[in-house]
Amino acid sequence: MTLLSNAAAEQAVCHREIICLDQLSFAFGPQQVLSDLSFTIRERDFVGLIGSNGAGKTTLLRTIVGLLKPTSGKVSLFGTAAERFKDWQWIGYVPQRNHFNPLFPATVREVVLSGLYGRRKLFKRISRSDITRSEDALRTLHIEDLADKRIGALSGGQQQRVFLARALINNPKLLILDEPLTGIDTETQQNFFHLIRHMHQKHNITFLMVSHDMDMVRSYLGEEPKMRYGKLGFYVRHSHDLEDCVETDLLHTLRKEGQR
Ligand SMILES: Nc1ncnc2c1ncn2[C@@H]1O[C@H](COP(=O)(O)OP(=O)(O)OP(=O)(O)O)[C@@H](O)[C@H]1O
Repeated sequence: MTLLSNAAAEQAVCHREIICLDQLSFAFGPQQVLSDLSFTIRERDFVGLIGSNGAGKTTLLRTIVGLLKPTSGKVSLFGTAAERFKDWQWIGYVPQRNHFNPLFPATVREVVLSGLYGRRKLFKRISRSDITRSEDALRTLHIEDLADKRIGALSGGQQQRVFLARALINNPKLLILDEPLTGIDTETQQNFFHLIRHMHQKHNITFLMVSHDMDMVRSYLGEEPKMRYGKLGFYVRHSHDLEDCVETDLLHTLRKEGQR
């Protein structure tokens, strides 16, 4: 009989792998952007990805969500090889600043609702509960009064909030955000940061976020990155100490409840 080590038991209980990169490489033609990158993001981690312009941050995120195919190496999502992964509704992805054509014919509410439909459910009918969820997401991002406006008529910062609401509508287990605060005013930045901290601590969402805001990153994720890779730095915070996880599920949950 094989006995699980403490570390293995910890992982079995609550820190399962959410994103696993195994010797990942990616090149745009002759330009090697990522080579042999291995890194694991576990349930409830908050990972801040830092790096200079052109360091490969967006390329890495796009490779993780399957928009780019690695030249070699593997990406696994929730323990499944990315090529076979189907539960995309578990992942909210907000790409780097989108600019809508001002004439794009969709309202804010429609854009937020479109986040509900995975790759297979594109033409599903909108139900009452879908509407309720979209209203919740709009309220969370304080854009309910913009719901009937055309998305193209909004300012850049307002559009960014719409994309965040769209990512939140499925109650994702993993949120991948590419510089979500770019172009957002300071007050909204602070509210947004407060919101994602709350989601991390109370709703056990795992985060991977690209940011250039070192003050925010250091204040929440610590002074030093857990790993450096070329010009990239991975800053990591766990929502609780790994040592806690040797406890049973129930004790673990109770302790977490007690911390609230
Ligand atoms: N579609 C593309 N075709 C060719 N090269 C690309 C493409 N997208 C990005 N690159 C190149 O890949 C490298 C990494 O780009 P990437 O956008 O991942 O950087 P980044 O770290 O996200 O930068 P930034 O902080 O400016 O957003 C850069 O040298 C860039 O020029």
